[in-house]
Formats: sequence, structure tokens, C-alpha cells
Amino acid sequence: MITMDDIIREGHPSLKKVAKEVMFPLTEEQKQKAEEMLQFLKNSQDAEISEKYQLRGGVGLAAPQIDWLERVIAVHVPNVENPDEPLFSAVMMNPKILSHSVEETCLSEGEGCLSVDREVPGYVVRHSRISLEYTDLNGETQKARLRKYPAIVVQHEIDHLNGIMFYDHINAKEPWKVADDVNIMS
Ligand SMILES: CC(C)(C)[C@H](NC(=O)Nc1cc(F)cc(F)c1)C(=O)N(CC(=O)NO)CC1CCCC1
Ligand SMILES: [Zn+2]
Repeated sequence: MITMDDIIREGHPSLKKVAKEVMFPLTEEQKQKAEEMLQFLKNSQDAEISEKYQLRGGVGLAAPQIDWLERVIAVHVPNVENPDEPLFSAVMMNPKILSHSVEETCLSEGEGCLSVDREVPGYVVRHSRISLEYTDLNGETQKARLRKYPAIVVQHEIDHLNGIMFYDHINAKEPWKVADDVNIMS
């Protein structure tokens, strides 16, 4: 199982690299690692397991964060009303944003990262809505249109596939300043 020890932290060169396209058919090893990424997120959101293994509650994970330089991400966004039924959950191979809204949004408290053991204050402005295409674990092409928190998580994870950290988007001079048409999301 993936634990925090498997997650590389900032300073590790792999976090700045561009991950390679996944080729199909997947090997058993690739399938297993991708499934373990999603299981890590589920475990990290489970009170007992996260306590037992000291896991940080995670909603998304990109393969480079476990030093696997291929274009694989896992996203598991819980639905606070009904924890058994996630808001959005997927393993995506070769995710590609096909189009996005002009409208932009950011989280009111800024962002963090499982690979960053410090607070980096500031708004991280992202597309409000995205249309994306990816290949799933069965090798089938999927399309998804995301908005709000799931859209933010997926954009954060796709950034990792391109060696981009959330703080690369923060305005260094005025971290909490955004254009007035940016939708600040709490
Ligand atoms: C860095 C961390 C604070 C752990 C962040 N979690 C989070 O923002 N909140 C959270 C955690 C839960 F378990 C359940 C829940 F609904 C909300 C996170 O997982 N990520 C993913 C990451 O680091 N991927 O590389 C950072 C988020 C910042 C904005 C999008 C993803
Ligand atoms: Zn991250």
C-alpha cells in the first residue's frame, strides 16, 4: 500500500519533470500502481486507516509524486453529505484538457500539496470549468466535464504531470490579489 513515505517531497527532482504518455495495453504493474494511487486517497480519507498509517487526507495524487514519471492521476473527491458516494472519483491515464471556461476560480484559502510540507499562502487561479479526455484503467477513452472543486483538483494533478507546483501560479508580489472577475470559492 502507498503511505506518506512513498510520496516524494519538494526538492526531489522528479517533481519538476514532465511525465511520459502511458502506452497501452497497460502492464499488470502499471495497473496495480494506478489502483494503489486511488486506494491511497480512499485510505487517507478513512478515519481509522489514516490514523493508523498517519496519512494526510488527500483528494488527488499524480504518479510523479510516487516517483513514477508517467501521465497517471487519481482523484477521489468526497461528498461531505454522503461519504459513501464520492462527488468524483477516477483514475485517469493521459488526461488532456480539451477546452475550458474563460471564467476563472480559486480556493479562498489557497492550496496545499501532499508533496509540500509547508504553507504557501496565496490564491491559485484556475479554469472554473474544464472538458477533459482521458483513458481509463480498461483502456477506454472517457470524457468528463468538471466544475468547482473536482475541476480544481484535476487541474492541480495535471500540473504535477508537467512538473508544475501550485505555488508556481501564486502572484509573488501580491499573493492574495486577483483580478475582480476571478470567482473566489470557499
Ligand atoms: C494537500 C492536501 C491538504 C492534503 C489536499 N487536501 C485538501 O485540500 N483537502 C481535502 C482533503 C481530504 F481528505 C478531503 C477533502 F475533501 C479535502 C490534497 O490532497 N491535495 C492533493 C495534492 O496535493 N495533489 O497532488 C491538494 C489539493 C489543493 C487543491 C486541489 C488538491
Ligand atoms: Zn499536489
